Amino acid sequence: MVLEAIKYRPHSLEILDQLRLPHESVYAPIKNSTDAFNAIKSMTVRGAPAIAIVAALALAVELANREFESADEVRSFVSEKLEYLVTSRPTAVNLSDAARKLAKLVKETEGDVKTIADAYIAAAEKMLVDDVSDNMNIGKNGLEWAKKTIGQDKFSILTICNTGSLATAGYGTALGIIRSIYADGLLSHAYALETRPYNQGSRLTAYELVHDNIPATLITDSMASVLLNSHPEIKMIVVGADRVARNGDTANKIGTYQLSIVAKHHGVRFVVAAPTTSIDLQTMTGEGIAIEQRKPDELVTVRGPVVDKDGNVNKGETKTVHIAAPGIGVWNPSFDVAPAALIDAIITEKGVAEKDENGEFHLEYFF
Ligand SMILES: CSC[C@H]1O[C@H](OP(=O)(O)O)[C@H](O)[C@@H]1O
Repeated sequence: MVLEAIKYRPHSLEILDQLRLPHESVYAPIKNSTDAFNAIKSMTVRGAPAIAIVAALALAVELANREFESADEVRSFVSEKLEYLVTSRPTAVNLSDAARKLAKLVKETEGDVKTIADAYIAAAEKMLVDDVSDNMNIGKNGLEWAKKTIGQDKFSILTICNTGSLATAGYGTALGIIRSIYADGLLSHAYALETRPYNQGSRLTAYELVHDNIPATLITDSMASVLLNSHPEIKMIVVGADRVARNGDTANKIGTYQLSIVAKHHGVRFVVAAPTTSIDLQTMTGEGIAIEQRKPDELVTVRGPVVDKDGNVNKGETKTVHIAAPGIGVWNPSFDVAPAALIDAIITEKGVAEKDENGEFHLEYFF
């Protein structure tokens, strides 16, 4: 079982095709910005940090394999490609944040074509390394917060979507906290929501939990309430983030908002795990976050492997099954927003944000 979503070496980038997981581990080459745009748009690669890193490294590969006449030409090329890549998916801020920083770096770098291209490539490669160390720190900070807040006895955790190695450069954010709590011996059991309609939970998070031998159970999205009502040992819900607004409102996978309500009703801690690259201080509240609407057929069809009579997967062969009445209308928002009022803590690589006596987060302290 492979958990490396992104395979990069100088001049070459491959991504694990997440549309074919968990039954097939197939890597797809990413040779340029167009390949990256298409892979991100189709969710062949997904996850807020991962899409930013793939976009940045795809352009790095493109720069390394292309000739430019002048410094101005390479600057214009980078700026144009970054603007294009940012349009692939609108909600996660990591992509636009990385594009803004990389464009600024190239604009401010003096020198010839090679100097500018090398500066960009080094910065994109650093994103890959920094993301893993950020996730390890999120895990450590999440474990310390859990010990302080929930206590020293074993407890169970519920999570949604996929926020692990398949959504990042490695280890993960919310799933990274689950890994750290498990490694410390404090985790009794992990529960994963299947996370319709892309099924990040059943296809990706379950894959990672099985890979790590973490005791875990998959449930449908509709079971979350009754699970909390019948399993008092669940003390924490931890989720990822695509964009955290300045006031702490958090856009995350569709279903996160109702989890925050269910957590409040059952007195369960509701925690967001996010690198500071997912925090957007320019967006004041969740109302300012653009929510990506995905195609209807991603909700009314399910694509999976063809399996022979002995249960063997026919490699490379998939089948699409239609699971809804033809002609029915479809609403398919990819994210929703958990309000800051229902969030107990936002755990980042730089530390943990909790609300003050006025019930307000101060995320600006991380910058
Ligand atoms: C650490 S991944 C953050 C975030 O991204 C996922 O969305 P998608 O699978 O559509 O890219 C999900 O919302 C995760 O929580």
